[in-house]
Amino acid sequence: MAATQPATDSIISFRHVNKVYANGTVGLKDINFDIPRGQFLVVVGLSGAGKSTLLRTINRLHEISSGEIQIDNEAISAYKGKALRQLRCHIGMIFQNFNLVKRSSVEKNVLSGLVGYYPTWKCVLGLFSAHDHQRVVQALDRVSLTPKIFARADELSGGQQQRVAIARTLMQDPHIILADEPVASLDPRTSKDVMDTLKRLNREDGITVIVNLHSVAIARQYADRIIGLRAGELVYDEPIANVTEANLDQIYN
Ligand SMILES: Nc1ncnc2c1ncn2[C@@H]1O[C@H](COP(=O)(O)OP(=O)(O)OP(=O)(O)O)[C@@H](O)[C@H]1O
Repeated sequence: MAATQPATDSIISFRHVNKVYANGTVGLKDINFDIPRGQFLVVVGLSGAGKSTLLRTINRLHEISSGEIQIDNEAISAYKGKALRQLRCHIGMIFQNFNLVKRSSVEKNVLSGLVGYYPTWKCVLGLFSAHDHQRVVQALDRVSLTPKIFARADELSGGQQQRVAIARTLMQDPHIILADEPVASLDPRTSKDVMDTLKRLNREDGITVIVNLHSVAIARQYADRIIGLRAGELVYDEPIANVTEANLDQIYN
């Protein structure tokens, strides 16, 4: 494994991070690494290796047991109230099952990305400004779905629904996008649309993207860097230029 030097412009840093679930299962074991701003990082590993756990510690959906996670050089473990809300506002999250309100329109689903910015009652009553509606159009344009703005979410294909989920995160003005198996339930062609969209946002907007993937082939196609987990441990960390079939095997053996 290549030694990972502390990057000067790290957006995320893990320092001796451990996560033990309440039932004693070890989710993460002494994880140390830095993610430079603007990197497209792919996390691979067998089922149960700790990929979802790792991703969810970054926006504090899971609390760590010990160690420290820093975002923009600030430890996030003690964040509460407003600080935690602000942290989450700028971290978009994409899920395998899209997490859309299926019976709502694409527009309403995308507007819901503003939930962290507005009081809940305003969102429930749908009190969005003309500017917000304009931002929805722009976000849908970024994912090539503008013509679908008034469609019901469940009328769209899986790949299109995932792109709506990405547009929803764009409303958050994210610095980081976490994507947990974003293409696991999609066919190869629509997987490509979704991965291309994430890559474009990474390249054009400088958003740091961290994607959990089962498919090593897709990982190799899109990643700037691949890290591998096995039983909660970081067992592989290479820039894409160093990744070979043979050395990737070490994650799975
Ligand atoms: N809430 C929980 N309580 C107890 N153990 C958990 C919990 N969530 C996950 N685990 C366990 O932690 C370990 C890591 O799980 P995690 O979901 O992070 O793995 P993963 O690599 O994302 O797997 P998959 O690819 O199947 O999603 C597994 O042993 C899992 O069973």
